[in-house]
Amino acid sequence: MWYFLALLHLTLAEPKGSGYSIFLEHTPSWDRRPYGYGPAAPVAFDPFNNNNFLPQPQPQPPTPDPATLGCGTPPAGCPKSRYRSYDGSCNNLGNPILGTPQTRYARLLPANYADGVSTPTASVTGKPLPGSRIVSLLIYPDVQIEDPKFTINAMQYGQIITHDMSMIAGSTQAQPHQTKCCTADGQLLEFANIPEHCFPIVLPNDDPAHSQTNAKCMNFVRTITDRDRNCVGGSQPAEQLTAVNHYLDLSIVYGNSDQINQQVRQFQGGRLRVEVRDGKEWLPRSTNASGVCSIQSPQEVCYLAGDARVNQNPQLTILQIILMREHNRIADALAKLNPHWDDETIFQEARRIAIAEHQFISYYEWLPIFIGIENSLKNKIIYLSKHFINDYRQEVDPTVLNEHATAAFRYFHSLIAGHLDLVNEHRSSYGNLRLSDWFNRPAIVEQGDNFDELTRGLATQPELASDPYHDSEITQFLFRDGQQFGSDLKAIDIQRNRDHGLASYNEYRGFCGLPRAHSFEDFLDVMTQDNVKKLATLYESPDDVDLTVGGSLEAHVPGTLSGPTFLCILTEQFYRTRVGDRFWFENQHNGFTLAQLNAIRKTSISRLLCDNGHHIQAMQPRGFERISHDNPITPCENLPAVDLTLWKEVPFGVERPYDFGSDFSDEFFWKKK
Ligand code: HEM
Repeated sequence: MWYFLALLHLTLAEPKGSGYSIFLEHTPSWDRRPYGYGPAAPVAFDPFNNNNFLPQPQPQPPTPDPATLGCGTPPAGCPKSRYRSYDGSCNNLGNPILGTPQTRYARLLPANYADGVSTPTASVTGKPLPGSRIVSLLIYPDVQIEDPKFTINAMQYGQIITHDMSMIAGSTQAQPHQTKCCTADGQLLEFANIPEHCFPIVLPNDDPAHSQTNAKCMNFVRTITDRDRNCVGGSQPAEQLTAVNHYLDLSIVYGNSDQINQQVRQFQGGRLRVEVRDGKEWLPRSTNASGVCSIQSPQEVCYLAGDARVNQNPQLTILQIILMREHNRIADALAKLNPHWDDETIFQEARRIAIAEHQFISYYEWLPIFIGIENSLKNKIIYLSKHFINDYRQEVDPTVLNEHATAAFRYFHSLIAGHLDLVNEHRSSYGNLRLSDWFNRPAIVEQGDNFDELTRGLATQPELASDPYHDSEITQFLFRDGQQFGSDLKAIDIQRNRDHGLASYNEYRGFCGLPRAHSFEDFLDVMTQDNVKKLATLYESPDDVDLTVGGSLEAHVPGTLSGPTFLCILTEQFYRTRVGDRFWFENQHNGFTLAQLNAIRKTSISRLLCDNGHHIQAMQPRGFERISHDNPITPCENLPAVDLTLWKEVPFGVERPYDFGSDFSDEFFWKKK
């Protein structure tokens, strides 16, 4: 608890002066191959060769070792199945617990805790780092610069990808935390009364928002680690746990466990559960509405989905509903095509198609915008191919990187727009919703024609540019729940970076191929003079700069939305997420025929919105991009669609897309004795 004591006494380290003058033009040597999985790639194997799969290494029953496995629960056995488990277990047959909920994040560089074990990072001088809120106020002001090319749909799908892959353990990331680290009127608690895991954000006296209410303290609760769960002991540095499975598998729709899956399923016709109101299908209601939503009356709707964060903001809820409806749309079509299929078969086949569509949209439509087409191709994250791509490698660890989830991917919080446009079919906007009025209040999406209008808004309204500027809806009013002010997402991101003890920005520069800085001036190779000046004012040493802060100030690598250091981390993550997934949709052994796979490759975010809105008539072909003469509004029926008739089961001997031989058998890859 030393860090809290220190906080009480000297949290807001005084900004110090700086002196530098040169801006160096330098092209960083960022474009190294991904790290951390053996010999440097490009790998010497042919992803189009199906023999990559065979023979499969003989899986052995795992020998659970808490010290290396983290805290998840190893499965009792791995049944031979062509379908994924909900919790991600048995995806990796060499280590079946890999990628399951309640396991650790991975790390590219060792942790940098102040005490070497678990206390939040401090300055190399031993003093506290500058207060997170002070850094947020100075570096991330609200300057509204719209992205010239991309829509808030791109931002919003990014949050879908995030929620699919990770969630820090011990928090819902939506509702205010149950643990209170401040008094009700925003003051710091007496040391003796501070609950365990508290690491409150101390507010400066001249805080432009919170000084108005005399608040001095913002709630912040530390992430649960393997040490908290007693999975490790001694002086092993703490590693944070994630509450969801690590794979990109639509667990936000289907749940991360058998138990949640049962709650979201209809168990009829292969469908997910819905509630019908006004002739439309909505997600089912949560049975704990007052616990998970900020509802103002017991009648106000609050949804249940595979992910606990479903109600967090209206546009996120819209995409969750769209994805649920897409599953049901596919299930209905499969049921019609194959009337002899039972509920389970329809459900799992529809799920497999929906996941494939999601992986395709994420990797082939979304990722090239964020990490660049060339970069994605060069690093074998996407392929220009009409074939199967058999690049699964059991030795690649799909675990989500702490650096990715806690710093690099959060950079895109800067894209969030504080007001959501309501857009009609002619693409004129006649109003908008203020984000902070609707955090955790999803009922707004059912009002009037809001569902379609918000959906069109997703694909029409520009996102904010990826830059250091952040909308005050998330830096002054986050989760304000009817109060005058709320929390600050950027201050939280910085505090979380320290809570997780991430190594410094300078360390990752070295790791990712930029020269290590010896002075603040050395950051000028990728930052503006103004930003370097701010850093030098805030931090004692260039070795103190938090990864989440330094990375967010870098000039972008051309063709991408991030600077070189974050790009290196994001590239590494998305390589692992793909190549470490045995059920990746392009793998031949995933069970699609080539015709089916190429049908999946016709899907698009725009078609998804068209097919699952209420009366949406038209969308531009590239729905993450703004409407333009090059990307014109097009009738929905003219947008390519997945031909589901290819899933009609045909008699053996003609073509054999389905071989249920092992699916429902008692065969196991291995089973606990
Ligand atoms: C309106 C939109 C969004 C809101 C309100 C929001 C809010 C939040 C909040 C409250 C957290 C938890 C912070 C903490 O306690 O540490 C979080 C975490 C995170 N956010 Fe966002 N976010 C939004 C959009 C996005 C987008 C667009 C991305 C990326 C493309 C993103 C990436 C992340 C990541 C990677 C995490 C950490 C996930 C983990 O727990 O492992 N978020 N966000």
